[in-house]
Amino acid sequence: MTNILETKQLTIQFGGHLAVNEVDFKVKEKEFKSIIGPNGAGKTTFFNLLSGQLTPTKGCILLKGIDITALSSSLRTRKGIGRSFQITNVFPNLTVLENVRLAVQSQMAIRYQMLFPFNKYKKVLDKSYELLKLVFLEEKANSLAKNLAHGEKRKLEIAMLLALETEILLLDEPTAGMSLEEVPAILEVIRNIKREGKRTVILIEHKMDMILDLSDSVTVLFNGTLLADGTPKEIMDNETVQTAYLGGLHNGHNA
Ligand SMILES: Nc1ncnc2c1ncn2[C@@H]1O[C@H](COP(=O)(O)OP(=O)(O)OP(=O)(O)O)[C@@H](O)[C@H]1O
Repeated sequence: MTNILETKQLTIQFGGHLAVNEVDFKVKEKEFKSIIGPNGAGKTTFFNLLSGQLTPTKGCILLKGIDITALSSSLRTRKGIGRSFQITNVFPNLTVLENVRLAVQSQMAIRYQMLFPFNKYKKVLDKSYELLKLVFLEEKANSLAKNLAHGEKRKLEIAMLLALETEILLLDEPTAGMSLEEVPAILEVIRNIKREGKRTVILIEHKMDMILDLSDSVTVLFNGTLLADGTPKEIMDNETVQTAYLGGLHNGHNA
């Protein structure tokens, strides 16, 4: 398997603070990779660098071996890196289906026309239902987005992200802000994406049980640096990780 995404010496400095410090990171095609680390370790900043929201002070990002460091975030999305917050809004007054349909349409670059060809419309609708099924929101297709529970909104956002059909998905704490009852549903959605086997997923999460359940490999960030990278078992057994991080994690989060 080749590396689909790689960073070399990736660094960003805010004032005197190195939020991401010379990170050499690799993820293989179709791999499920998680990034863990205590609060302030640099995980979200690292995602912002990958997706193009931030420009590095030093280092580079390679997508399939090609340097994309200078590309805008929208170009990176077109080249295959999808990140949830790039769908800035779930439209509250549209239904669940309409929200997904708009995302599918934008991906298919279909513009509304006076004579909208029926076969294309059907394709959009089929794809939208397929995505709703994948995130277990079929039964909510006709509900207004504003009436969804928080966990359901996150599922909708994931469906809209999936509509972009990017090869790589960057998921930044998809369970953030969820009630305990909502977590298993989102976990099942992510499992479903993994089961499909079509994408490379990079997940930031604090919930260790979720990390262990889903990941092929785990990268640990600590104070902006890459502390370790390996299989979930290797990471759990790694003494440096345990000392530097896992103790703190179990104290600080509902792992
Ligand atoms: N735009 C910015 N300007 C200045 N400092 C920043 C900026 N963005 C992030 N930082 C700092 O960089 C460090 C890394 O933050 P980041 O949000 O990436 O951590 P994190 O690992 O995602 O944490 P959490 O688990 O709490 O989300 C923190 O010390 C943060 O205060």
